[in-house]
Amino acid sequence: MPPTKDIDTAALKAYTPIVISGPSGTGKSTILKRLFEEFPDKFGFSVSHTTRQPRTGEENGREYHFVSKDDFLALVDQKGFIEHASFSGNHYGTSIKTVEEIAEKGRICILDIEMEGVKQVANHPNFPRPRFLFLSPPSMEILETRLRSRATDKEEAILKRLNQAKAEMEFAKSKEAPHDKVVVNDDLDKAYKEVREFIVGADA
Ligand SMILES: Nc1ncnc2c1ncn2[C@@H]1O[C@H](COP(=O)(O)OP(=O)(O)OP(=O)(O)O)[C@@H](O)[C@H]1O
Repeated sequence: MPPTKDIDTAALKAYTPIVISGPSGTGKSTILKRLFEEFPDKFGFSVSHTTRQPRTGEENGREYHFVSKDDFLALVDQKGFIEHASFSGNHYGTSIKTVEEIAEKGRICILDIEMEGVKQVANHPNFPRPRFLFLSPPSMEILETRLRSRATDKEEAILKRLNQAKAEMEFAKSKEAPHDKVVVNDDLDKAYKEVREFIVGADA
């Protein structure tokens, strides 16, 4: 097995990555879109690796790095991922190289990942600790309303997301949670202001 290259800790400490998590439908994409529009040169969004097939309109390197199962597993062996998991028969992961390259360009890498990935990043043996932000819905009822009004999912998928949301919320309240900041997305402008302040500071 080829040796894993040293992690560029200097760049990652100068441009500390931000891990944003929270139940599906909480508003992560909405808030990040606004942040990237306000600061077009400051951030890089971490593009994950996946073994799933590209969907129509998806481009390799933009939505995902599309790789074969063998290549994915080889990268796992080389300890090339900060976090990885399987969902419905496909592998997904964030490679160390992807995150490093963003920091080396002088940008703050934003990782939008789910609970199991957050745990892996927080417990990674040699990856420098990122900053962790949890975006919470005001309540489970409001989350359900948002998921339904987004109208992108079928009933079964909505119920699955709500179940997963419960687990995410319980984890966020537990002692094990690594979050440095919890923002409740009740009023979008208020939540954006808090997220912005956590990420770029009050003076930006
Ligand atoms: N503060 C808010 N008040 C009302 N609606 C909101 C608020 N924030 C986001 N929404 C709406 O909630 C829905 C879900 O938001 P979004 O798609 O950004 O969630 P997400 O956390 O990125 O979900 P996923 O993880 O599934 O991508 C969207 O329709 C969005 O417009």
